[in-house]
Amino acid sequence: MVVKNICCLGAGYVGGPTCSVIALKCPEIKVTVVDKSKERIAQWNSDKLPIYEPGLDEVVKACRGKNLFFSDDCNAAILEADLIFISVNTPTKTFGNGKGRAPDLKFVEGAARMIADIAQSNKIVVEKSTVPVNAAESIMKILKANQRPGVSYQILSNPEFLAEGTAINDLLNADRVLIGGEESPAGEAAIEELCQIYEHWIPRKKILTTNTWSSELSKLAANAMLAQRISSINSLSAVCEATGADITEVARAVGLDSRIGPKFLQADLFQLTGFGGSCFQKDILNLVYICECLNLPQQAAYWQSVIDMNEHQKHRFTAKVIESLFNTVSGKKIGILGFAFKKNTGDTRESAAIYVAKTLLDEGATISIYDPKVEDAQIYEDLKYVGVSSERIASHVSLFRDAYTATKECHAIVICTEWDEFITLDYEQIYDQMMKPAHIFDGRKILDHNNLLRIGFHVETIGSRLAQPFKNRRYSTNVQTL
Ligand SMILES: NC(=O)C1=CN([C@@H]2O[C@H](COP(=O)(O)OP(=O)(O)OC[C@H]3O[C@@H](n4cnc5c(N)ncnc54)[C@H](O)[C@@H]3O)[C@@H](O)[C@H]2O)C=CC1
Ligand SMILES: O=C(O)[C@H]1O[C@H](OP(=O)(O)OP(=O)(O)OC[C@H]2O[C@@H](n3ccc(=O)[nH]c3=O)[C@H](O)[C@@H]2O)[C@H](O)[C@@H](O)[C@@H]1O
Repeated sequence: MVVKNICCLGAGYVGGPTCSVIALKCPEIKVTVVDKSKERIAQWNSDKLPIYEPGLDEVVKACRGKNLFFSDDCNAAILEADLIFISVNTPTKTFGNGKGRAPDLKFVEGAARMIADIAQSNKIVVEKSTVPVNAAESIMKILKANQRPGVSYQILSNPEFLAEGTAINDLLNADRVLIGGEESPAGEAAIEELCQIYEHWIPRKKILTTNTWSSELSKLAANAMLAQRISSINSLSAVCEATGADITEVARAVGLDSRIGPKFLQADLFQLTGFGGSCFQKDILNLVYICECLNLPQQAAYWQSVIDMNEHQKHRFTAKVIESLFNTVSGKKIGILGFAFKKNTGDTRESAAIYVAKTLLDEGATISIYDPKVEDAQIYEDLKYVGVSSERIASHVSLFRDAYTATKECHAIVICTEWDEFITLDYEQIYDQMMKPAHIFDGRKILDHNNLLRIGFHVETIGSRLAQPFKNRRYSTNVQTL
C-alpha cells in the first residue's frame, strides 16, 4: 500500500501543526484533520487559527484547500484514509481509580471505537497521543473485537516530541522521529509506510524504529527526564539563596560540561515559578502510576519527587512575593505580566501564572493581568477552574491589552512568562506610575536587574541574592530602605 490519504483525529496543538507540516512536505498526499469540536474546526478554517504558533499560519495558508483539509466529518475522513493518526487529548483522570495520576484514555478509546465502526478497508492506525505503555495493545483489542470482514489493522506508536512555541521548527527539524510497531512482516511493512512519509523531509538516520512498547515508554521517559532537569536546577536555586551562590552562574558552569549540556538549564529559560504546560506533569504522573501498578514503589517515588519539587518551587516563589511585600498583599495591586505557560504560545494549561494569581487573590490582592496571546475568556476560565469565585474575579481581577496600563498604580509586578516584549519595556516609565516602593519579581530571570535597581525597583528573583536599589538614583528620596 502507498499512503495517499491521511486522516488525523484531533485538531489540537499536536494534530493541527503536525498534519499541516506533513501536508506541506508531502504535496501528493491528501491530509484531513478532523475534530469532534465543530467550533475548533471552524477556527482552523478561518483567518484566526485556534492556536498561536510561530510559522503555523504560513504553513496552513500554503496548503489549506489544496491537500490540507479541516473537517468535522470524521466518518468521511476515516473511510477514505489509508493511515489514521490518533492525536486526541489524554488528560490526567479526575475521578475513580487512578484519580490524579492515571491518564484518562476515554478519548483514545473513543477514537479507536470510531475507527472500528466506520472503517471498510485496511488501515494503519498511528498512536500520536502520549499514552501509557501497552495502550497500542488495548487499541488493537478494540479494533479486532469490532473488525468488519476483510478489514485489517496495523497499530504504530509514533509519539510527538514538539514543544509549543517552537512546534513548526521542531517538526521541520526534528532531532528524531520515533516509530514503534509490531515485530512481524505486516508490522514492519506498516513502519516502512510511515517512514516513507517522514522521509520527505527527515533524513533516514534520524528515524528510529523500535518495538511498540519501547516507543510508548520512550515518550514518557523523555518528558520525565526533561522535567527532572528543571526540578534539579530549581532545587539548587534554594541552595544558592542559602549560600550566596548564583543559580545563573551555576547553571552555566554545569551546562558547559558536554556530558550535561546547556539545554533546559539555560538561565534565560528558567521558570522559577515552576514548570507548566499540558504534558510534563501529566506524563510524569502517568509514569508514576505505571510504576505503582507494576509494584515498583521506589521507582514511583523517584519520579513523584520531580513533581513534588515543582510544586514546592511554585509555593516558594509565591511565598517570596508575599514575604517581600511586608508579609501582606491584602489590598495591594499586583501586575502579572504573562499568563501563558511559556512564550510564543497562548496555551495556559498548568501555567504557573494560574497558581500565582490564585494565591495572591486568596491573600486579598487585586491583580491586573496582561499576556500578548492569551484570550480574556481563557484567563477567566482558568481562574474559575482553580476555585476563584465569579464575584472575586469581578471585583479583584482586571485584564489589560498592554503592560503599561496593566502595571499602573501597582505595588508590584510579577513576571510569569518570558515574552520577549517584556525585556524591552520602558521600565523607567513603568516605575514612575507605580506605587512606591515598587517591587518586581522576575520569575523568568529575563530582565536586566542592574538597570531595574538603578531605576529604583526592589528586584526579587530566585536563586541569587540581589542588592536593593542603588542609593544615587533620582527617586532615592521616595524609596524606603527595607
Ligand atoms: N501539546 C503538546 O505540545 C504535545 C502534546 N502531546 C500529546 O498529544 C496529545 C494531544 O495533545 P494536544 O494536541 O495538546 O491536545 P488538544 O486538547 O489540544 O487536542 C485534542 C483534540 O482532540 C479532539 N478529540 C477528542 N476525541 C476525539 C475524537 N474521538 N475524534 C475527533 N477529535 C477528538 C478534542 O476535541 C481536541 O480538540 C496528548 O496525548 C498530548 O499528551 C505530545 C507532544 C506535544
Ligand atoms: O509532550 C509534550 O507535550 C511536550 O512537552 C514539552 O514541551 P512543552 O511543554 O510544549 O514546552 P517546554 O519547552 O518543554 O516547556 C515546559 C515547561 O518547562 C519550562 N522550562 C523549560 C525549559 C527550561 O530550561 N526551564 C523551564 O522551566 C517552560 O517554561 C514550561 O513551563 C517537551 O519539551 C516536548 O518535547 C514534548 O513533546
